[in-house]
Amino acid sequence: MPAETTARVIDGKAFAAKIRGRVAEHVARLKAEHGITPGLAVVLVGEDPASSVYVRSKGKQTLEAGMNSFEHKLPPETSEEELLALVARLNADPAVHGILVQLPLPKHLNSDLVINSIDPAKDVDGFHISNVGLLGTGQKAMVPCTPLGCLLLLRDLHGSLSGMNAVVIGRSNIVGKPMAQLLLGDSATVTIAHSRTKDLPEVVRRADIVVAAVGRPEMIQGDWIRPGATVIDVGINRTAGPNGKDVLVGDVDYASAAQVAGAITPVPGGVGPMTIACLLANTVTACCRANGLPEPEGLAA
Ligand SMILES: NC(=O)C1=CN([C@@H]2O[C@H](COP(=O)(O)OP(=O)(O)OC[C@H]3O[C@@H](n4cnc5c(N)ncnc54)[C@H](OP(=O)(O)O)[C@@H]3O)[C@@H](O)[C@H]2O)C=CC1
Ligand SMILES: Nc1nc(=O)c2c([nH]1)NC[C@@H]1CN(c3ccc(C(=O)N[C@@H](CCC(=O)O)C(=O)O)cc3)C=[N+]21
Ligand SMILES: [Mg+2]
Repeated sequence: MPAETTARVIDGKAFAAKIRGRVAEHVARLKAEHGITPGLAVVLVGEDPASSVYVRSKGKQTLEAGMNSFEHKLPPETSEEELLALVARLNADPAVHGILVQLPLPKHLNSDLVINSIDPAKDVDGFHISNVGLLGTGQKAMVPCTPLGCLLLLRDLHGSLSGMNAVVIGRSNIVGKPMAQLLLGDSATVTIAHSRTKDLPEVVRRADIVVAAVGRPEMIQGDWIRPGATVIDVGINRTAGPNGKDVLVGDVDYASAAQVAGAITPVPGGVGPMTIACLLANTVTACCRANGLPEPEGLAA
């Protein structure tokens, strides 16, 4: 039986829908006043079924926001040369304001090389070394969508994060490290934990804010959580459910954590939808910057 929930459940799905609504309004204005339609190109190499699901859902939500969606599905044996040539074409295409190359790429492709070949101004994932450097030095950057989504949820809940103790579990380039930078930018006191961290439960117990991005199903336990803390669960883990069907679970043991936390994001319906909403927001932001027009407010770091 599920335990009684005492934490406030953070509705990422509803918040993401609100952001997409604001994105759609901004897009409508760009079209009406300037004749510009923001465009997002998504590149998928190979046939990973989970990636295909995300790419489909990104395309659908891009169109629903009134933007153009360009999907490029390449076979798994695509060469680096071919992929770099496609990115170069998208860089040069004035109808494309945002470019996302779905990760992970097949092993024979160097993802650093490919990501760094994207025009930083069109790098809506914020993974280009130039955007990483801009974020790290507090300059205007394209900010990675998942950490940006987490930050917007935290700001909505807490207003100011100043002086709060934040523990980020995970140090990947796509989630953990940029998340830590954003929290630091909002004046939280930030700890980054990883697989070599000693006594992780004790480190997590100090946190007013826990961001879990480990990729290990239900690893973070309720008795690691400081009573009243805010728990942001980035994890998306597909595990076999009781009837053979896949179920999604996060990196946090939701049942136990929800009894202790003050607020917690569910999986699904938490961070995931925010990621896509921020991708759309970043695309509009990139389009506005490219055309010297005012950006949507409150949707960037
Ligand atoms: N909701 C969304 O939109 C998104 C969700 N995700 C999900 O978020 C999760 C993390 O993704 P990502 O950052 O790409 O994953 P990575 O595998 O790239 O990074 C995982 C991090 O967790 C750390 N880690 C692994 N095991 C432990 C452990 N036992 N104790 C402490 N730390 C540990 C690793 O440490 P070390 O560096 O020492 O190896 C590493 O830094 C995944 O579940 C992924 O599916 C990812 C992107 C978007
Ligand atoms: N270049 C690149 N950029 C990414 O942003 C990127 C990527 N590669 N590779 C894969 C990860 C993963 N990711 C997710 C996006 C949306 C949901 C999402 O919408 N999740 C729904 C559920 C979806 C489902 O049911 O499968 C939810 O949590 O409610 C999840 C995960 C983006 N990623
Ligand atoms: Mg358990």
